[in-house]
Amino acid sequence: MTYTQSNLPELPDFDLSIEIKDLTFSYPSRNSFVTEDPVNILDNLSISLPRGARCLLLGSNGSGKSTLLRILAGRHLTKSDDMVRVCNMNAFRDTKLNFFRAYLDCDWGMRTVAFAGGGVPLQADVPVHGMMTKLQSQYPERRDEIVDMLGIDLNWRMHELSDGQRRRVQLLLGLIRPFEILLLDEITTSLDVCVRQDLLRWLKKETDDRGATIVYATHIFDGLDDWPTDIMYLTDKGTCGWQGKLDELPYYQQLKESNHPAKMLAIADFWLRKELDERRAKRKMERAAGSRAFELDPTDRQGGYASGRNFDGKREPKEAKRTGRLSDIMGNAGIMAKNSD
Ligand SMILES: Nc1ncnc2c1ncn2[C@@H]1O[C@H](COP(=O)(O)OP(=O)(O)OP(=O)(O)O)[C@@H](O)[C@H]1O
Repeated sequence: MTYTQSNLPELPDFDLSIEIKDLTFSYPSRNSFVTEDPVNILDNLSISLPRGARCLLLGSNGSGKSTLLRILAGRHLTKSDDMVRVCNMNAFRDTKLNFFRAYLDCDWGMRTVAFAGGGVPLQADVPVHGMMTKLQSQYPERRDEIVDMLGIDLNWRMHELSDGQRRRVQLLLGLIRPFEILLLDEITTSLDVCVRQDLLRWLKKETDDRGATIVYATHIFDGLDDWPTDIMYLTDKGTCGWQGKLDELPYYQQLKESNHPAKMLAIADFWLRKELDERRAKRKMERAAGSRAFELDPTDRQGGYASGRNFDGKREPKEAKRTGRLSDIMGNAGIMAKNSD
């Protein structure tokens, strides 16, 4: 069946735009081969977000924000089915959700090109008005509104654009269809200040006027103090550090009372610095306890300078196991095989 604007699939009733129950997620490639135990990126995560919320997703590098957004966008299958629901539909299996869900990340228009590398911008000589033409013709007024808001020239040709202009085109194409839920993964990085502010204002209007829901993962908090209604904080262990209405966060109230000039930055700094200090203290303790990972000794050929020439072979096989980098392990592969249990 071909869907047009007038016969879009029906949206089920829902109060919660996002509902996640006890979600634990790990990447298959991070399991058994590289490490013995699966590395859980998200750990027992339960969160919910009401319809019409503007939610900032905070967390340190590698805490799993993009992973969570990709799961919500239906890009990753989770082990236990139906624990991730978006607009009361299964985030992975319900394909009609794609008519109501928009997901924008920094990978758009990037390709891996042999001999050139990954993340190479698409170099097609195509004008903006010639891209996704059906969608553009379905929502002409909305298209013109976004073109105006983002300062786009429809005659721009993709192979001639700067990073910021390319990002604007991505936003145009991603926002044309009126969404119920919008998932943004750090997409404002290359936008100039005016365009970024206009975009944030326009997104606020989308939630206020149409009741759409937005989740926005970012590390840039300029101009965001009065933007979110909700906050979601992912810890570096993949658990939920805090989630709820921004007004219910006691630290936010304190900052508001003291008229702090950068409240969101202060909140993020408070949470993430605590994690950073804990990680540093843990590393220090490990070093003090003499963890082998920090003290490879090149003289006994454990450091990978030669393939085990001074290896006496008398030590216990367990001791013979390498703890260094992959190159250390590979360099001594023969000796290891001989002495392995
Ligand atoms: N395709 C993948 N395969 C294996 N591991 C992955 C994959 N993608 C991400 N990871 C790992 O998952 C963890 C979380 O990554 P993710 O990109 O979700 O973090 P993030 O919070 O978005 O980080 P950042 O703030 O740096 O963008 C990281 O340790 C990363 O190495």
